[in-house]
Amino acid sequence: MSVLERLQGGLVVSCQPVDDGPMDDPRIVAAMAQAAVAGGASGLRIEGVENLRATRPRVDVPIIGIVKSDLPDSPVRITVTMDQARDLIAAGADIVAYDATPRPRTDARDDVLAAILAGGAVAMADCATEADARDALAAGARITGTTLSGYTAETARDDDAPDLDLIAAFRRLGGFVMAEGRLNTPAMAASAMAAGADAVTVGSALTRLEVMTGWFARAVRADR
Ligand SMILES: CC(=O)N[C@H](C=O)[C@@H](O)[C@H](O)[C@H](O)COP(=O)(O)O
Repeated sequence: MSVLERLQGGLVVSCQPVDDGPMDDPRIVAAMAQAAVAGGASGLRIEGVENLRATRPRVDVPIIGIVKSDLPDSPVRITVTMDQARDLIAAGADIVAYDATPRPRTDARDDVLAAILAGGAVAMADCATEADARDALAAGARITGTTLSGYTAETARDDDAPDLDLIAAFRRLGGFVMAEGRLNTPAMAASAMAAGADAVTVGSALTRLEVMTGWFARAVRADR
């Protein structure tokens, strides 16, 4: 079965602990990944080459690899260089996700995509808009993700609702549609599938303990 067939209709768990928090350790990321697979995850999204190296030998499911950078003059963070893409593939990523918005960064967006394809991995375009997805599919990406909707100047929003309309728009474009971003409950994940997603990625609600705890702590305090 191909990587996309293995992800079709399934859940991808993004194992990204809070940066520099107590869970931010490759052994813990690998353990989270194993636990996610034990719970039924069809795939994983892993940030960072060290985390990927720790996780890859422990699981058999497809892994989407990313590297997040903090560039001095750009808000673009997700797999911004060709070298990062090559390192992720060398560490065992089946799929590499990259920032597919047109925002300026060090290496050109399509050069990063070309490095992913040259390395034999599937390219996942982390998009903010329908135009991003259309460009990415034309350039050779096979997965379009709604990952960056709500996180660019053009798409910034006040609420924390998922972008179901963008999922539906991606469905109409074709390609493999990954719903990702603020899908914080099982009901929302199901809504994403109903809107046309091929698979759903969930991160914060499953693997950022500080974030989840904050939701509950605020709810409890608000009730008093
Ligand atoms: C915008 C951005 O940088 N998104 C990142 C991409 O890898 C992660 O911080 C998210 O956790 C991931 O997309 C999953 O989304 P959510 O945590 O909402 O389930």
